[in-house]
Amino acid sequence: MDINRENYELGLPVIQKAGVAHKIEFKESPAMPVLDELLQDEKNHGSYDFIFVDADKDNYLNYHKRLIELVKVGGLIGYDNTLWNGSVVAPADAPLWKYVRYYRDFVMELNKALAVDPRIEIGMLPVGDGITLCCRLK
Ligand SMILES: C[S@@+](CC[C@H](N)C(=O)[O-])C[C@H]1O[C@@H](n2cnc3c(N)ncnc32)[C@H](O)[C@@H]1O
Repeated sequence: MDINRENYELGLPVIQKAGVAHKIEFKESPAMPVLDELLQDEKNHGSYDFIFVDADKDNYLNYHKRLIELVKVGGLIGYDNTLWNGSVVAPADAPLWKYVRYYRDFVMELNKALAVDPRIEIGMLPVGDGITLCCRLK
């Protein structure tokens, strides 16, 4: 799901070449209403093996509240950009691009919430901009 088709259409030729286009149901929409709709159907609960989030950082915690219900026990949720340009460990007064500074607090809040969430075990991959993998325990 994405609010615009641009990235999906960029990847589509590769998806088609790999012969897996039939496995993809793209939804052009803000993520939140789609997640809420999925949650309304009990059969979607605990049904996803892997969920990857790379979208609006100020909503990651809102997504987490919903995704934890949708991923299966033993399944994974991946959150991208959890190092957020390294800003999560930068001093409070470090010079940062405006958008990095704006989202930093949201990413730090997410990181803290994931670290103490008893429903998941987490691992941080320090590749790219940081990916936190959360394995649902219960
Ligand atoms: C950094 S891009 C990543 C795209 C894709 N994961 C990729 O690697 O090609 C972030 C994406 O989040 C999408 N996005 C931003 N806010 C969103 C929202 N509220 N709901 C769904 N998608 C959103 C943007 O349109 C953009 O395509």
